[in-house]
Amino acid sequence: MQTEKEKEKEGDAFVEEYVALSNFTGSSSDQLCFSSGDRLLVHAKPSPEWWWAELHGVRGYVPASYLRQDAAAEEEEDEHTSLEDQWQDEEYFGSYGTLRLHLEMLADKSRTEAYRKVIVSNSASLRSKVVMDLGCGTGIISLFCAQLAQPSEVYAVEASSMAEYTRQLVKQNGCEQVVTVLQGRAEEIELPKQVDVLVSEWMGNCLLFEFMVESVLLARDRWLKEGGVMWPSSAALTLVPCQANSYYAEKMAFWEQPYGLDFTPLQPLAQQEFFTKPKFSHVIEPDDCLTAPCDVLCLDMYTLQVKDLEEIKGQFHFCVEKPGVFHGFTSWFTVHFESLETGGATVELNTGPNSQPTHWKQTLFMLDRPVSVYAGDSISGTIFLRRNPIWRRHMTISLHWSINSSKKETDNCQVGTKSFPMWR
Ligand SMILES: N=C(N)NC/C=C/[C@H]1O[C@@H](n2cnc3c(N)ncnc32)[C@H](O)[C@@H]1O
Repeated sequence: MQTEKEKEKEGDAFVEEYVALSNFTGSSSDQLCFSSGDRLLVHAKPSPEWWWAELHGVRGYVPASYLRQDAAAEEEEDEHTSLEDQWQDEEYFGSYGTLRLHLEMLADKSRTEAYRKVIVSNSASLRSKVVMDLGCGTGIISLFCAQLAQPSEVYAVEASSMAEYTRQLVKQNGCEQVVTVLQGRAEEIELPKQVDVLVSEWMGNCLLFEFMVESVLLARDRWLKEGGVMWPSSAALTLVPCQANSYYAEKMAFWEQPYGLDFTPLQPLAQQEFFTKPKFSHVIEPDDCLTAPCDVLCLDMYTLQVKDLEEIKGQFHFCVEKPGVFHGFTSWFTVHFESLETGGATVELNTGPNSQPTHWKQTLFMLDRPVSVYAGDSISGTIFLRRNPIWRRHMTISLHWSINSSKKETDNCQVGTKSFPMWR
């Protein structure tokens, strides 16, 4: 019977010990399940995301983002990666202390007008209500509330140093009787009272990036009255298989014959450099859509729990309507604001290609190899959004798909899978 050491020496030139940072339940038989704290032997790293590892003599694939180097490195890391760092709050709130991002959000008419429309269409019901504006930034939503309706109080909560300027803007616009600016993290500040309405503009790339939504859920559980209203009330992530001819030409086809020379040996590099992470701020033309889009995730802001954010799964089934090249998937999101009056009109903010453009635009996930598809083909599969167990504002989006050809004679069913870090 070989000892572990002999097996290691004989079987593997390469074995590294890692510690699991959180639980993982595999979604296929070749994946290894493990619990936080388990010590795994990593035998190979076939890809940046999935490693070949062993636990209690059983081997399988494990997600690399769930593992931390062995004890020594772990100790060294723990000194530096406190929970605080894992939220990267210094960098995050630092970036919101400057005007760049606030200007981008305020200049986004579609986004900002949607929030104004919510306040205007609920102005009567907002009378004498108590409102919390979570992550108010320059306070635009709070100023809309004070200017376009008559709430009794608005608590404008802002963690970055922008808060001191927000106070000046509230005063400058004569709203200091109604709007109180509180500087601090929503999870930590104390409000004088519970609120009737919790409004926030928290949506990031692919809806969840930045995971500011966690702060909104914690504030909901702590400050929203029974029967209070969440704005947005619900959120949906939409996906569509698409062509991306110009992006593909620009980043991949380019190497075929630049200046008459053959640069194709650089194409694997190009794939690694340009197609490994999602492309944000992508503008998809309606014609690029190969099928009708499909909502793959629907979040109810009243029932969503923080623990649900660790891994969210969605299914999709697309019917190809016209022949084309399947370069990848494009995603966007839509949020809804229910009316304060029962039966009142819901307001929608849609960041998709058939709506007014927003600063989010859309997000493109490029496949490693484009596939020709034909009318009648179907593309079905699963999307996973897995939160990064270490970097808490980041996630990995994994797509698993199969293409079923409509042509009877070729029963070829092409399957594919790819994971995209956003961004760690
Ligand atoms: N990504 C989109 N759409 N919006 C980002 C909007 C972020 C704004 O909300 C603030 N913020 C984010 N999280 C918190 C929190 N937990 N407590 C207080 N303020 C917070 C940031 O400093 C920005 O000013």
